[in-house]
Amino acid sequence: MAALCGRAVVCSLAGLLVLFVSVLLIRTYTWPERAVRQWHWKEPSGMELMEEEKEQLIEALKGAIRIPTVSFSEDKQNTTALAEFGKYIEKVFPNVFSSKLITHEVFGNYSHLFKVNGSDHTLQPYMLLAHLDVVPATPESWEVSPFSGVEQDGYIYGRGTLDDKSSLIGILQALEFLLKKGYKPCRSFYIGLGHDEEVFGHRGAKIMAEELKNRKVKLAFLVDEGLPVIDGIIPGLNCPVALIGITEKGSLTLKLTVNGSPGHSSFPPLESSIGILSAAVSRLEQNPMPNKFGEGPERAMFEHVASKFVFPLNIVMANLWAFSLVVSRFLAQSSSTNAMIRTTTALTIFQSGIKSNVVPPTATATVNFRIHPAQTVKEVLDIVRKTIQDERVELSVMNSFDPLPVSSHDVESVGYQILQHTIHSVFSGAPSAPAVCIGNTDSRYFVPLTNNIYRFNPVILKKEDLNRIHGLNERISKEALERLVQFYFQLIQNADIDKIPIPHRATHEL
Ligand SMILES: CCCCCCCCCCCCCCCC(=O)N[C@@H](Cc1ccccc1)C(=O)O
Ligand SMILES: [Zn+2]
Ligand SMILES: [Zn+2]
Repeated sequence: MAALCGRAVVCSLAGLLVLFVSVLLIRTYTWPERAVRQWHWKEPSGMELMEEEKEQLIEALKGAIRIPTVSFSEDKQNTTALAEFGKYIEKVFPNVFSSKLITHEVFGNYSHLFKVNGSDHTLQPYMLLAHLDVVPATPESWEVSPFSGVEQDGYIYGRGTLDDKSSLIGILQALEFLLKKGYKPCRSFYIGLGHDEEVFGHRGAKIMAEELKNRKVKLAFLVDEGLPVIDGIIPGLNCPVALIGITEKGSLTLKLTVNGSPGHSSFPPLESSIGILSAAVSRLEQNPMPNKFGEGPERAMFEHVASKFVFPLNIVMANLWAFSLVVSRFLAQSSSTNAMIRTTTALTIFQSGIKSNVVPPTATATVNFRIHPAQTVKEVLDIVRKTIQDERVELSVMNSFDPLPVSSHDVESVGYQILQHTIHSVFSGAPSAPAVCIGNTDSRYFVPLTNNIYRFNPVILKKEDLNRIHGLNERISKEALERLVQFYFQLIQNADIDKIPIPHRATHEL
């Protein structure tokens, strides 16, 4: 009897296992390839750049890098360089500045807004954004001078080659080439070039967005800097994937202050302001914010490219209903994927003390949180208070904003489809996936103008290049720069598609 029962249990378990494995395999190998609505894409003209055009483009970027448009802080920018940059683009892109189709305005002294007037006023305009300021660079740590625009082994080096002068030059150069070829757009579009993105964008992009809002402008979509085409960054993903930022994390910057008792270091207080503050920031670092994998759009990113993972990760990614816990632990292992799944905690400034035998009265620290789409500023603040649990640590909010709205990214979404189609043709069929942009961009000021904001940097980025952004030896290959121009060249032409899709057979996106 007991043996019979045992056998029945074993059979049931085996049956369940077979069922479980079957579900996994069916989901993996019948994974719904996402249908892309087929539009009547016009064949964009002249994809290949001529040698002379390539040369012009490379020189244009080198010249831009040599103008040190550095933003140190909101009140400390290299305004001489910012002004020079305005004259520089006028000289290098004469057709853009003289075309009768284009109006040009300056905001906050150094930001530029262009409107390229299209022939079809029934089409809603769109916008391309980039910025001309850069973060500082410490020349002594670089292999080449960061503002020399040096070319080495097929790469152009310098601050801004990835963030964001390449895109700025790419957009203007694409438009310059198109105008020279006699191109006239159907759909109007704006180009916004902010001058203070690296220090919050309050005087550039924010003012431009407010002005466009006052003018009652509504945008079909907007494309700004953002996530790249990643190559080898997510372990197991075996081809380059273009990540389109459909939302952007929120941000909270806190200043922590401890006021202690100062005095002679020969009879120090039992607990110093430095000690109390160190313990507080250490608690924050040692207790990361909760893992939110699956509660925001990051889940869709992995599902989108499930079939591109190597075996057996393809099964895992196609079955997140069963494996999301394992995947979330795996993603927490590296800093770039960890940033996708939780609110991150970065200790960025720590200050105290003036002399070795003086116990300082005050210690301060700055902590920057980038907020996962499934959390809010308020929730993060509550967790911070609970984690520190020390009334002696005063908290003050230096700036904060909640995660940005999620832009549409379905088959009906004109902007997303235009972007996806352009990526597909310029990046040799690379799949794209909606994703969460982990950094912040000027595009957040344009939320009142459109529901369709996409953050995308048309450059292939490998793991070893990640730290060059805002880091040392920032560079772009000449080939990548040419592709970047082709991207904007095609994007502008593809955006001329009218609103009415021509539905016919669905195709495979991946
Ligand atoms: C799953 C794998 C993910 C791979 C991620 C690849 C990383 C790519 C980098 C993404 C950069 C996005 C663009 C960010 C632009 C930027 O630096 N913005 C700044 C804006 C800012 C300036 C001053 C104060 C606060 C904020 C920022 O976010 O710090
Ligand atoms: Zn940038
Ligand atoms: Zn930046």
